[in-house]
Amino acid sequence: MILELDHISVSLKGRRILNDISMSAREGEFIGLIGPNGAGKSTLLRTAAGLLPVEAGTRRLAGAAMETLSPRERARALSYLPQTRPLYWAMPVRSLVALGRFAWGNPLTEDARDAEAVDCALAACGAGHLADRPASELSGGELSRVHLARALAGETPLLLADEPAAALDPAHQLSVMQLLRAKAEEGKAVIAALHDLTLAARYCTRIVMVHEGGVAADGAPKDVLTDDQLQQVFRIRARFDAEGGLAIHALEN
Ligand SMILES: Nc1ncnc2c1ncn2[C@@H]1O[C@H](COP(=O)(O)OP(=O)(O)OP(=O)(O)O)[C@@H](O)[C@H]1O
Repeated sequence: MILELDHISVSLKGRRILNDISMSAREGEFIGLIGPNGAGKSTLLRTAAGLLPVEAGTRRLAGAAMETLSPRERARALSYLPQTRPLYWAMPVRSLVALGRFAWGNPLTEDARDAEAVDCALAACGAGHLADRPASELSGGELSRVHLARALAGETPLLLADEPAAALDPAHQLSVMQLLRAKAEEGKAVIAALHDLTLAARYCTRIVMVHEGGVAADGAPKDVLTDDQLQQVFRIRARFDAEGGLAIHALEN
């Protein structure tokens, strides 16, 4: 098990945001974290990344208590793609992606292994042609793919991605979901916060539904994305078709 969260509670500014959440992720899983706006998905990902303190509960990463790991050890075990991705410096795309190698060596030099990881990540995200462009001049969708490449360049066993398909056109949404599924099949554990339930249904091996700071359901897409559960949590209707695709509709008044 690469990640184990056991009875985690987190408060921000004195308000309880995550309440007694338990979940785990193992290698080979592509977990879609779904839930309405404000449910706690980003807070859960930041907590799993070790970026927020917990009020109660325990976190284990690659078998070790999160608090016992150094920042470098944590960065070698997990990559985190945040929901908002500000650029603090104007830098070429390739240098930005190379930041994903920070935990593996001297950040000021790049060896052959680093170069290979950066090139592979750029190519996997369909961003190889952007390598020499200033990151500050990219479109929203291009930059989003470059940030995903940065996260992949770390070659960590766990990837935590907050809305990796947001801002992407339909073809790139599909290719990013295919890429994340392929990374899971190669042996990574991927946890991605997703709003597109049809993409989550199609590509994720498992769905964790977050609602009001707790886990409302956890299991195979077909077991979690039921009409009843989606009505209760999202106020929508949903149905799997014969080909396994999920169709969603507004609730009738
Ligand atoms: N830094 C913060 N300080 C105080 N409250 C916060 C902070 N960050 C998030 N919250 C609150 O925590 C709750 C959960 O937010 P979170 O961003 O985890 O939700 P989410 O499920 O990712 O939502 P969305 O789908 O809108 O991105 C919200 O009510 C939000 O207002």
